[in-house]
Amino acid sequence: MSKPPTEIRSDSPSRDFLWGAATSAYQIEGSPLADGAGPSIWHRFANTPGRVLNGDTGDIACDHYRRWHEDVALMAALGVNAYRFSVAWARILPEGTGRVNQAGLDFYRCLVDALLEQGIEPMLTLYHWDLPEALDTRGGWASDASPGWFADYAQVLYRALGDRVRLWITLNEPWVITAGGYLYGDLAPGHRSLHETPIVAHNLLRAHAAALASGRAEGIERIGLAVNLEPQYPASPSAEDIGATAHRDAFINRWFLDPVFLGRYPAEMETIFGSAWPRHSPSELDALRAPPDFIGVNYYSRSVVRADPTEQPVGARRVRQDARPHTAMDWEVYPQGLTDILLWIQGRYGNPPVYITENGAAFDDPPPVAGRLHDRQRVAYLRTHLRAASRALRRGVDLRGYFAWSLLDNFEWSYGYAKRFGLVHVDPVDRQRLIKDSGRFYRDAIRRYGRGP
Ligand SMILES: OC[C@H]1NNC[C@@H](O)[C@@H]1O
Repeated sequence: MSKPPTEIRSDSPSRDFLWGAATSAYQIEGSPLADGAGPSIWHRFANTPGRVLNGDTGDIACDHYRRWHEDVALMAALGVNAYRFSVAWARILPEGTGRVNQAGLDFYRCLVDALLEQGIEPMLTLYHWDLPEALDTRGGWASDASPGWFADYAQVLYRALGDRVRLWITLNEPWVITAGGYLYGDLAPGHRSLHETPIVAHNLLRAHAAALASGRAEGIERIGLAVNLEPQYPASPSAEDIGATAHRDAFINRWFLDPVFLGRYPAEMETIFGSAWPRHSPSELDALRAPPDFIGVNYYSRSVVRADPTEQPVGARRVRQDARPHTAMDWEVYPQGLTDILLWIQGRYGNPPVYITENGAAFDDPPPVAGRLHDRQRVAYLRTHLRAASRALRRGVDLRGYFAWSLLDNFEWSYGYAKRFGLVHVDPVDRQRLIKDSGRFYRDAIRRYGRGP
């Protein structure tokens, strides 16, 4: 494999700020078992009747595994200077540990080299929800051995791609992995256990720390953690609503960031989980302190919170803001929440480097007409959220980049293909790509504000 070029295309935007698009393996690749890959928990979950809307699966998805050249060309046409993607663990280690599948490594190395050829900075997410099935049968993230499995997998990738990839992310959204997969059960592996949930969260934090240490040993310098953050606002100034808001803030926003930055869990967690909350020794808590080199912020919306004892385990619920616009996911469009959460990070964790690693919206797009797709709502969403990011930048937040979610319309987990987030439309039948108006808007924004929104 030829050494990738180091020079960056002269007309690419400033390297001071990354303008990217984001995807994940299971959501776009298809060909889940090609070239020696093993099955993941999402291959099993999506092929289990009743788990995904309309019986959709990632068996084909956007067919990116075969069309990746075309998608790199799309990124170049959009003018992005960065691309965030995830690696399917089971392509690299079909049994989750042990034997390495060289064809899997080759796929990602070719993708990375093609990105670099176009002056596009790769940002590699090691884990975006698709645990090898073989490890789930050994206990999955509930197993005490899971951090070691993850660190070994990470080391294989650090050694294979560490000379080409400069930006790494250990986990995507550990809260969603935990709550979706083990508490509410709407995501793979589909468990619903109050007792298993905090154990899984603790193992994910241990896994992040182990992968960070493994990366340091391999000389990897920029390793982040991507978290879904959702600012919480009390529905009223009552003590009940303010208390409920603090609990939901701990549950969603502080559960994972406090341990890695502060070496402790939020105090509210013991109240939320009660007897299901494990006892952690001081040394166990200190071992979680593994501050990432940057935080990846995945922002979509906020919550307005009211106390509700019937909503367990948090005792709080989101109050829909009917007077405001909502996306097709029924998430309120609230750009100020992005500014607020970025300033919150700045104040609570000492202004660490931040990338907005996901921001975008699903809308019921109109069909393409004469080669154009006028997704006006998504254009408006991007415009207002870029302005919100700019407000945070101007107040000193160390914001290093923005990645739109998502490059392509893709498999939206339990919603299947019913929810579309892409800057680029993917035809549900032949998977032809068509850049939407939002993709054109994003391209123009990059050209105009190359050094940052
Ligand atoms: O729901 C939109 C996105 N949210 N963050 C994780 C991604 O995999 C989702 O598609």
